Amino acid sequence: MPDHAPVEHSPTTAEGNDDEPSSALATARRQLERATTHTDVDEGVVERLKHPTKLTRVSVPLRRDDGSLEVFTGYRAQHDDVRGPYKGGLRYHPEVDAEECIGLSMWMTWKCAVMDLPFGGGKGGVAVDPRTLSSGERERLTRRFAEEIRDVIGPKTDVPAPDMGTDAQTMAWFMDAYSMQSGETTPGVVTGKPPVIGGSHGREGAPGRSVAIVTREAVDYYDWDLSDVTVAVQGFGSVGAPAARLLDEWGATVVAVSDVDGAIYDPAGLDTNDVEAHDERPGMVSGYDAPETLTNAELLELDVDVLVPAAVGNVVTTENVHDVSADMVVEGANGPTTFAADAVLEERDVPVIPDILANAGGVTVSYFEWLQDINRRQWSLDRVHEELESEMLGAWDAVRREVDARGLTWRDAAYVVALSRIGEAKSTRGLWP
Ligand SMILES: NC(=O)C1=CN([C@@H]2O[C@H](COP(=O)(O)OP(=O)(O)OC[C@H]3O[C@@H](n4cnc5c(N)ncnc54)[C@H](OP(=O)(O)O)[C@@H]3O)[C@@H](O)[C@H]2O)C=CC1
Ligand SMILES: O=C(O)CCC(=O)C(=O)O
Repeated sequence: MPDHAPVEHSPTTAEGNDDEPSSALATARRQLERATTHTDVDEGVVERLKHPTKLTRVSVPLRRDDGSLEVFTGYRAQHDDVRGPYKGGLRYHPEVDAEECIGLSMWMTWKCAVMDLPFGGGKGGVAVDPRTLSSGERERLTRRFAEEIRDVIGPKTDVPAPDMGTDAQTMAWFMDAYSMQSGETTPGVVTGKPPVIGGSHGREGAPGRSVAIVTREAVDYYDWDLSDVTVAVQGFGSVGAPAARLLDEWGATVVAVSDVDGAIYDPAGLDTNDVEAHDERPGMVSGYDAPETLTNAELLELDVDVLVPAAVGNVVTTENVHDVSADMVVEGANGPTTFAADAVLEERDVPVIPDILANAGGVTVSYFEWLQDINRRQWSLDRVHEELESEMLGAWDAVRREVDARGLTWRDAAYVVALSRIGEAKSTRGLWP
């Protein structure tokens, strides 16, 4: 692996870019425009792919525990379904809005195509801080949201799943609310459910597992040795915790992890199994008794080999990219690197393994779950892990071939793989022009 040379704060083409896009939609559109210069996909198809097929916006009234009524706004963005039903998570977060859901749904379209899954892209959520809701309020909000969007979802049309702020229990309530109106149990309407009601073993840890698999492959690609590699992981939730623990298990040294309140740091390596994730015990990451504590901003600038931003979007920006000292970035979160920051990292030859490949294990095991629900037959955890490993290696190889053959960045290469599959599906179906 390269020596950690001091990071030079030299001007770059990206620096001074006043209109750095901050929304997921703006970033997704710029990434698409850039990647299409490397493909021969029809211009009209590209234009179409800049827009969602449909955006559903609903009001979600909630009776609070104290008897008051509050109305939240919920969304479901459906981007493209040429390859199969819309697929993607539901997010509960105060910053959820239409643009964010559309941008995230675009990334789902590419992610499913990179993985060669028979799905298109969707994403939705409710603009709410889930930490302010009691368990009963979460259940009532979820059931009402499911009813409000039931006309646009279904096992053959659009299949939601967990994302930030939602979990397997949320999916269980969602599935139950949908099934009650359908008059039959419909497990395939969502994925990421608890295994006892048709969920797949291994779905919860799957996005983190794929981050770890892809990190391992990237480390190998650059002829580094995983046992010499230091890693910092921002976010210790559904994606960050399993990624950190697997990399730790496979020999890497995980020196820092964080939650919303801050990071813990041990240059000798943390025992990641001893640190409890949010769903295990909230507050136990930043509250852990570690040699040093850092802010989340300081974690992003640590002199490590691999930085895994696995919390929220837009954390590596033109404001801090020059201080990012990692030799590689593996995107656990969706959209953690802004378009302009990406350009700076490219100029510095810091490989960025993109979200649409790295965290795709979640939707891949969601696909396994959807198959299990259709067949009413559950797979063992070993089978899920084996099949995920094989799907991730297949996608990694497809992207790597584009990197090797054409000298593209990992993100452009992943987009080229996705766009060529989507373009071919559109021309074969004859939907376009
Ligand atoms: N869940 C899934 O299946 C998938 C999720 N993703 C993406 O991964 C990312 C994380 O999602 P997920 O792991 O599900 O989310 P979770 O809610 O499970 O965990 C998020 C983690 O990030 C921390 N966090 C929240 N806000 C901030 C912040 N502003 N700065 C630093 N840390 C923060 C949380 O801290 P605290 O515990 O204190 O709240 C928590 O540790 C999102 O971008 C999501 O879209 C991608 C693929 C699949
Ligand atoms: O499992 C899924 O269907 C989608 C997960 C998701 O939202 C994501 O990969 O960003």
